[in-house]
Amino acid sequence: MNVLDVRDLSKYFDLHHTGRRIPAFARLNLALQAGEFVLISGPNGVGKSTLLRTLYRTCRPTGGQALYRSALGEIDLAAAADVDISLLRRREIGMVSQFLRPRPRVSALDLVAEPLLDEGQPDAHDRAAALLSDFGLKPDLWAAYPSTFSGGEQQKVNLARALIRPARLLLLDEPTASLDAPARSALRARLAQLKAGGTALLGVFHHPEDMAGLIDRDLPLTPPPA
Ligand SMILES: Nc1ncnc2c1ncn2[C@@H]1O[C@H](COP(=O)(O)OP(=O)(O)OP(=O)(O)O)[C@@H](O)[C@H]1O
Repeated sequence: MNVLDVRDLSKYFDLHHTGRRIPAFARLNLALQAGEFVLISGPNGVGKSTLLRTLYRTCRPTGGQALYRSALGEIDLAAAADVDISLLRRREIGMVSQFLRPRPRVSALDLVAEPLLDEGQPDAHDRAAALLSDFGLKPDLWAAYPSTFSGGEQQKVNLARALIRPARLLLLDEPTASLDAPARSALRARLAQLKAGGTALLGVFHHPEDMAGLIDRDLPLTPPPA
């Protein structure tokens, strides 16, 4: 059964100050099954990030449907109420971007453990420590505040936080940017584990060869008509 059925999904940005319409993608179709890993590819500016943001609903689509089969039933991500989207983000749909949003006076370990603490899981900190160790963040930094970390260190915290809980649908926007080789292979191992557990994955990768053997299909985007 498909986790996601995208039908004729389009996104145009209306620039009100110039009266221009910028196309991101148009009439896109995609079916994604549980445990499937689809790579979104294409040149710069073709709408890859916008597609992920539209599915995560940081962006509203201009038209079409994105039918997501949640544990609670089918919901159109293109039209769902914000409150339902928030619930899905907490429980089922994950998004990994290139940037961490550090919070003042929250340590790296607490930031990573938080999604499990919210669920009342008693081993949250142990699991957070294990994941930070897998991604190669030095233990000296676990109690420190990530706002002072390097780009690669912040990204390790970002990945650990986003991947600590299994999602049914995981959206990945260039998650390997700024990661060293050991962290890239730790990411690959974690994604393999999630895929084997049935997570559907859709992502954009700077170096898709890092994910060789895991990616099932390629979805090449082409520029839509202006
Ligand atoms: N908030 C916005 N307002 C107006 N135009 C936008 C906005 N966000 C993206 N765009 C435009 O939409 C198009 C697609 O952008 P997007 O970032 O999705 O491309 P991409 O394929 O991810 O590019 P890259 O490979 O460079 O990361 C671009 O022409 C971009 O300028």
